[in-house]
Amino acid sequence: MAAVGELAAAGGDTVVVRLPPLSEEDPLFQDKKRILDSRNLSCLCQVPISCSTADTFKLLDEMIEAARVAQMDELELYFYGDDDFRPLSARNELESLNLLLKILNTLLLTANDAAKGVLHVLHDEILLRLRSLELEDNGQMVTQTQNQDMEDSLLKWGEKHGVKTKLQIAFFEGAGRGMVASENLDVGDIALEIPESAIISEELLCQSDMFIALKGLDNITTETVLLLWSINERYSPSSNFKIYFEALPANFNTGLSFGIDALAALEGTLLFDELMQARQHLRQQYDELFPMLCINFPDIFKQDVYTWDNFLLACELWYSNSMMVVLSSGKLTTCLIPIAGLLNHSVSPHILNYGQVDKATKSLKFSLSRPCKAGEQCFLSYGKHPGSHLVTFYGFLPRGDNPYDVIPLDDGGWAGPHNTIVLAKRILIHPWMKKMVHLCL
Ligand SMILES: C[S@@+](CC[C@H](N)C(=O)[O-])C[C@H]1O[C@@H](n2cnc3c(N)ncnc32)[C@H](O)[C@@H]1O
Repeated sequence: MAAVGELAAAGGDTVVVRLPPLSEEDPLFQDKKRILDSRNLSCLCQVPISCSTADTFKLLDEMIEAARVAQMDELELYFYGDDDFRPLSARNELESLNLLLKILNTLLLTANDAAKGVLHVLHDEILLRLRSLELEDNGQMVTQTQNQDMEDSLLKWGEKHGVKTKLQIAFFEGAGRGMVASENLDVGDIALEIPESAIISEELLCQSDMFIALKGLDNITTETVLLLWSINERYSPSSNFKIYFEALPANFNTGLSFGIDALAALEGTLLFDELMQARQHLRQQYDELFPMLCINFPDIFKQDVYTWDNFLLACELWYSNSMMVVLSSGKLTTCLIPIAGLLNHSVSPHILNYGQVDKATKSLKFSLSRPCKAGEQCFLSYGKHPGSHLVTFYGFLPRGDNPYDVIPLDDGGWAGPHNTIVLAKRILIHPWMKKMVHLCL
């Protein structure tokens, strides 16, 4: 949602803080409008420049309340109660406070001295609230790193290619590598900046033999070509991204490659069905492409490289490590991003908004939506995923209550962490998955 700020002089003594208006295209438009109306809230708040601090804070509470409603997603709306005046979720709260902060920063750029006073009060209070959010998700750091040489090479490679970072690589119990802040980082600080030229995206493909060979074929999407290209690159000694590929884990251990024992233990659960469907889909896709491509293009697709195991490994790499990014060309595309790919996920992340290459600097910036102290793990949001999706495509369950762990009900609604309806009879849950659903039981 783009931030909209406006410094309007209503008789010269008022500043207007304007949230982006609700979009009528939003499927939740009517519900959000109804909630705003019923609470006497508006996306537009007029703050008298002579307002007392206490009154300014009251208006700020209303702005935050309106921002929470405006930023609400379908699940937050479903579990929303008429007497709810609390943060709806860690993500919603971070989004709401950061949206207001962005609007106030824009207003401050053009404000006159009289207006600056009240704007600073609002701005500083939001920063204070962001700094005091108690959102713990500290993985236990085991060592600085396990494979120092490999990670050092990756960071040096990054430096050579223009990567700027205030993060270091460390190893965490149960999560592999992650990144920790090397200094105290505050809201708005850029923790990591990756030049567009260091991003692996379909734009690299255009000149490749593989792209040219497959261009005329129907039924092969650019994303599939990129996945196939990455299989070759991973094993090619002359790849420009050799160090990146070498630094990847040997196995991703996502649900897609769970062994027989793990699958047997999950039999009867919804997760088992999701895993089996995803694996079958990938196997079918592989069988449609191979051995056909090896026969038709033997110089490009070597049989010993394009095995089912390597194909599955590449799928796991793309599922667990890729990010959607809008490139400077304006194209939204799936990318692998060296070094940024080391950031682990949290339901209360430090980095929320990172999906757009800055056209001026031609770089992708990862700025903080909440502070991260030196030595703390810095988390990213991989998106609003339930546990089953995270296990299937990433191979882990996040710490803390995941608000996206919900189960569909027959009436079209959901049961989840905010709702204590008993659902045990609807799903057979293996003890291993207890964490995902314990709040529903
Ligand atoms: C983008 S990579 C992050 C870097 C990865 N930890 C590594 O060592 O290369 C995503 C993978 O990290 C792990 N991961 C990410 N967030 C996690 C979390 N909160 N808890 C446990 N594992 C996590 C999962 O294995 C996931 O598939």
